[in-house]
Amino acid sequence: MALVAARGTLLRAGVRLGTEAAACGRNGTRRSASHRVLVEPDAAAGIATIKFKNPPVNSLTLEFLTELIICLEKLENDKTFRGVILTSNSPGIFSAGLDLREMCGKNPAHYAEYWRAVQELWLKLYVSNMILVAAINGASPAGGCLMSLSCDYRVLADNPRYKVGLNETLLGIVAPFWFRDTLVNTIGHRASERALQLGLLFPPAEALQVGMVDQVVPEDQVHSTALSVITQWLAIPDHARQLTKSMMRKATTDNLIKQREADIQNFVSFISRDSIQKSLQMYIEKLKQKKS
Ligand SMILES: CCCCC/C=C\C/C=C\CCC/C=C/C(=O)SCCNC(=O)CCNC(=O)[C@H](O)C(C)(C)COP(=O)(O)OP(=O)(O)OC[C@H]1O[C@@H](n2cnc3c(N)ncnc32)[C@H](O)[C@@H]1OP(=O)(O)O
Repeated sequence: MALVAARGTLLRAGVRLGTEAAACGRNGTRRSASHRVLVEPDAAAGIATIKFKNPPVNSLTLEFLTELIICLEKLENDKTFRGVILTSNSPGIFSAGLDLREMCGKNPAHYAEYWRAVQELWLKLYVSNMILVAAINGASPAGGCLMSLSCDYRVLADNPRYKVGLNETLLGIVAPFWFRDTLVNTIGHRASERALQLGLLFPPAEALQVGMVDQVVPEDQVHSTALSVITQWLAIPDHARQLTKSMMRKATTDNLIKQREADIQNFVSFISRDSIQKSLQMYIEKLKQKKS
């Protein structure tokens, strides 16, 4: 159902599914997935690397989200792949999170479609049967951080500019309950309460200390470290690891699934408020001014 909706979005966006379908296949050679998602499959190892390529900052536009969702679904259904590394094709920025322009100046139907896609990506990531490792090679605020928190393991490049965290309150918006739950499941209740209220963005050493990431390594070792972590995890029998993951995470995803439509309505009415639209516009303006 969700995949059908996602395909509809892609077709409206003019993305050729023929190319998409070929992209996440099992060949061992380097191939490019789509416009915005590159997949480097290593069939022999059972691992694929997904590289975000949505310039300038890998923000989660509806099209990018849709391509990611379809790509993950294809890998999930292809039993060749048991592990996936998520990383950015543009070192310096892992992902700037949700695309601010998708949440600003649009109509309620658009907000609803957008939020459903955000939910879908999280659901796909959080209870994936595959081992997911985030190789965080750049800044990763808000939705970018959520993607990495949804993985099984996070490796962050040791660069003080690469901050991670759920900074929604700094934008005058509120992380929804399932962002909160993902964070609480990772770093605990007290640390989450502080991080969420203050919209904290953690530089690498602090991120490691609070548990937002599992390892901090020199920038040129992020991918190789992710690879060696995934190799260790691959040694565990899949059925036992998958059932354990499901036991740990399913209650969290079920909580969203049972109130998915209400969550969409909440988002639409929240984001449509004049005060919230103003806050977002001011934030976009601030990002622009930072340059000049
Ligand atoms: C009880 C009631 C509860 C109700 C709750 C109900 C529902 C919940 C409601 C809402 C929840 C929403 C959850 C939102 C999650 C998010 O992810 S919001 C996005 C947060 N992201 C950020 O804050 C990141 C902002 N960007 C940056 O900090 C920086 O851009 C950077 C990523 C660190 C990169 O810096 P730099 O390399 O210097 O690049 P620039 O800043 O110059 O940016 C280049 C251009 O990219 C544009 N841009 C940056 N981020 C975004 C973005 N997220 N979306 C869209 N566009 C972005 C930036 O404006 C520049 O554009 P121009 O070149 O000026 O055109």
